[in-house]
Amino acid sequence: MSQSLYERGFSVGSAGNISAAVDDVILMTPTNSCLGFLDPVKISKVTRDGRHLSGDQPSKEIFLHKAFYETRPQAGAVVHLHSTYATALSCVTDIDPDDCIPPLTPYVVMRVGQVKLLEYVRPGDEKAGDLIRALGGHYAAVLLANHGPVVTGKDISSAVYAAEELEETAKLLLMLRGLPKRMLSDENVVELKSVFGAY
Ligand SMILES: O=C(CO)COP(=O)(O)O
Ligand SMILES: [Zn+2]
Repeated sequence: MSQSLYERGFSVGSAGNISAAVDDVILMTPTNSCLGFLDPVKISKVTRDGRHLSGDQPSKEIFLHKAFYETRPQAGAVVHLHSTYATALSCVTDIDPDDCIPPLTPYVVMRVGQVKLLEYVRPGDEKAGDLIRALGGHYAAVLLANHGPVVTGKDISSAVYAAEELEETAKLLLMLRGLPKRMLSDENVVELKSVFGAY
């Protein structure tokens, strides 16, 4: 799946990272690796408290991933990208930090849920973990200001699908900027959550 993300331009160069929590360990893409060319023997294995067990050194965003697993027991995977439109939106100043990807279409509600904008911190800063923990597990996805999206899911495919949905919605929101538009109503969102479950 990471190769497909790379081939379709959702990540470039060595940007982005992916992890999966399996029993008591986290499997994670190594730091400075390209999502298009991962080598299974180099995948990093760390304990849930971040101790490196085997493989190459884990992504510098380990604090971010670890904090999501700590606060969202339902999360089995975390995907962080620098995908263009979500990253563009993360640089816009007049978005609602508590709901920065508003409910434009049913699928963004069903797959992603409400998205929080987190203040800018340097890539790899341990503080990103504190910011995620402060959310108390209430958000499945965040936008890192001036950086990009981080999305969780019950497994890798759910997290990847959600990251793709977030990216496409960010694209639509930017396309529609300045145009009068209709969002889904609170009732529409409640109905979607009751039929398809909350994220
Ligand atoms: O996207 C990145 C940092 O935010 C990439 O970092 P890593 O190469 O350490 O995973
Ligand atoms: Zn990044």
